[in-house]
Amino acid sequence: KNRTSTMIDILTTRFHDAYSYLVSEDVNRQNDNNNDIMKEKTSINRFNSEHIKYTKSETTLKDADQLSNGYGDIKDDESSILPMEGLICRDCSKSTNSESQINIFDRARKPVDILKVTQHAPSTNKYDWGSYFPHVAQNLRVKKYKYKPIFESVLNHKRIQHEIERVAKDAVRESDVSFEMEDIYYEKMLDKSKKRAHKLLCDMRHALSDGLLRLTSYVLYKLLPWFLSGVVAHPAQIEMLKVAQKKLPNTPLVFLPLHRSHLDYILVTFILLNNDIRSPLVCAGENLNIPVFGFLLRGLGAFYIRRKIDGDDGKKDYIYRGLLQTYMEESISAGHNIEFFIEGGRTRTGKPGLPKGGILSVIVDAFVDGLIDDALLVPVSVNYEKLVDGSFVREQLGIPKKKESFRKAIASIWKVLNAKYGLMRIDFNEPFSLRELVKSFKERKASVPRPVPSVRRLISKPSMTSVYGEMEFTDKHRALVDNIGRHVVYDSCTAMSIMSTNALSFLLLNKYRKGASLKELVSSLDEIREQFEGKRDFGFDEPSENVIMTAVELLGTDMIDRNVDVNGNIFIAPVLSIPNVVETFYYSQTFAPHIALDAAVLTGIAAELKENNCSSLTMNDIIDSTLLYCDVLRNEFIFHKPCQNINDQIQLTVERLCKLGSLTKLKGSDEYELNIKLSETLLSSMAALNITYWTTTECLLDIFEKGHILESDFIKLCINRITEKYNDGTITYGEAISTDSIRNCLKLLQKWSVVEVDVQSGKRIILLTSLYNSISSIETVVEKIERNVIFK
Ligand SMILES: O=P(O)(O)OC[C@H](O)CO
Repeated sequence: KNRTSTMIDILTTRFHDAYSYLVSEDVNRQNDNNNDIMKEKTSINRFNSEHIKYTKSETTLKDADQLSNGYGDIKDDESSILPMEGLICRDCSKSTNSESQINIFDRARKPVDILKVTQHAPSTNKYDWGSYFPHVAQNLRVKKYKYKPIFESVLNHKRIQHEIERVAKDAVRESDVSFEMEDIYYEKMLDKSKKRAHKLLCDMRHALSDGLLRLTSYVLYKLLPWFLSGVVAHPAQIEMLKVAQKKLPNTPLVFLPLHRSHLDYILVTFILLNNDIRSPLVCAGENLNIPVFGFLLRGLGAFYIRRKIDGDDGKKDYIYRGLLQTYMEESISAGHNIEFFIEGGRTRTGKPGLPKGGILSVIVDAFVDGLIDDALLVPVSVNYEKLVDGSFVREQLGIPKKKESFRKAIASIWKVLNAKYGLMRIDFNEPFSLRELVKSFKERKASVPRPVPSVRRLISKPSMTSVYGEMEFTDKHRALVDNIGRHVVYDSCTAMSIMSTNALSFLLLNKYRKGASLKELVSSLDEIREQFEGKRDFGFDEPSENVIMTAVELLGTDMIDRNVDVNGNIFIAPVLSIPNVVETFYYSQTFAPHIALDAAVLTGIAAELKENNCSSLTMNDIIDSTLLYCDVLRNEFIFHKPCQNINDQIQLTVERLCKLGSLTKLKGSDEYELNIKLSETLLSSMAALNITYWTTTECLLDIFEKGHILESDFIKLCINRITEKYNDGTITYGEAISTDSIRNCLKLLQKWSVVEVDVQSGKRIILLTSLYNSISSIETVVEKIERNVIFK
């Protein structure tokens, strides 16, 4: 079995090396000019096993041809198949139609750097001009699609006409014009509403152009290698999309990427275009509609939507709502694929945000109301070794985000072109049928009796408070939309590759805050790789020493201290000062969801043991304490799939933690003991969040004193308190400073009816509810949160 997988390794490496050599000499030439330490990292071997070296002369033309015509064609027996994340949930897609769309042998293939592959330009055919100009040939030969315009059909849609009339009638009703003047006034308002609808649609519409797509793709082939070592994708996943599309040719693909960077949508479109898959219309925030770039993005398929659907006065904007809903429906009916970011904006914390219901609800409604037959939802996982967009540290420190502008965009591009960002990894997960998912949720709802209080499940509503979230057009399928959204985010998160920088920052912040030798880090990373082997994918397959050194280079001296002693031993430590540690935390938090339930179980146990001053707990106690803790972090993590029972998941986690040695089941008893030494890293991974929540609840006393407070002032207050605690040594986790987690804690306090938010002229004011309008009642909330603070 081992020999087989080594053979696959060797063959894949050879094919890749051969192809990389033949196709991307120009890329290598560029890299040769950059005489710095990253040169080695941008070389063609960056993604492949560096411990298996082969010279270019060993490769054959046949190898290269195979790769160029289909990313290589590695076949072997089933025993060599690696488990693969990103497949659909079989519990939610039971029908025979949804048999795995991925060929079992395809799973044995390795991911490839798509910047070094030109599907339509076989580099070895000397009679084909394309082999001399692969990127030109590739761009001329990719499949041409017709992108049907939808402007007129949206504007003339009966829903829009109805909304225009409704707004005009409302205006007459609210006005004080005399009875005789009403008709004239109505006509005037109707005309005004029509013009407004036209203007809104002009601001929204895409201008997807095949020519611009090809031109941009050519530029990207040349430009991306300047700052990325590679864009890594799995060929089998792309095949899977093609198979899905072939099976259901008239069903739209709805791409749902996790959002980390502005590069996300550009790269999704780039990959789809170069693999002959119809480019999607991309739902983008109107903040990106800036001069020149806004126009270019429209040409690549962007259509712009507002960050806030209604005005500041809270009045429903019926025309805008109608336009957006119709725009989405008409796009799908016209055969367009769609892409939107289910979390709303880019994650600020590093871990995926909770799903927003807005756009997803339009698609679900369209299906349930029979406007579309089906849609294939494709969760997409995206990760970067180093974020190209800079960092979100300023925002985490409470400084409002600067608006996008032409000047800012040019400055960022210039900066990006002059630095190195390592690898980008993109995983297209198995498409699943919306029809089947809805059917399965409905069946489950019908077959499962309504939950009684003793059946513990974490039930939550989709976020309705921020970007895109407000756009809940209708409440009729709210639970369904929420379940689908949570499933998609959970799956994308599980399938997201762990990058070198995620692994290193996680280890440094949670195991080696005081630093460690390279040797220690290598052995810890080896351990993680062993534990996750076959369960999670890694964005690297080099020896751990290379991985760590790459991550050290990419994170840079702002985040990592590196020292070499007289004997040449390398010592690596995190920079723990604020704000540097806040940025390192971003990379570490990308790893956190992979261990979230493990860490939650251990924190729940540690909190319970501390509170009751005891040394062991029964399984029931563990379940109760974990549920209590998971409820606190309900806005931070999705701990389980909506189709899973949390109790079962906690029990499975306990079993796993026993195997790892973090827990011990006492002999002859049903009690479990915590091995604190072996649990330190996992407990530490929750420490910063616990401190943020604890300090935020402490600050409720300030609201009690003041009566009410602006949300923005409250966030500043919490950040100042955490900073004071850090400066006077009360806490050591400076990364607890996080605007996003303070906001999440406020949402929790709202859910617990501790605070309420009053919106006045667009300003959010926080007040204590009548239930918590005393010092003693606030203290009970503080205690409930403080019990989880195990490490400070
Ligand atoms: O992450 P944001 O909030 O800056 O915005 C993201 C883009 O608007 C999404 O298209």
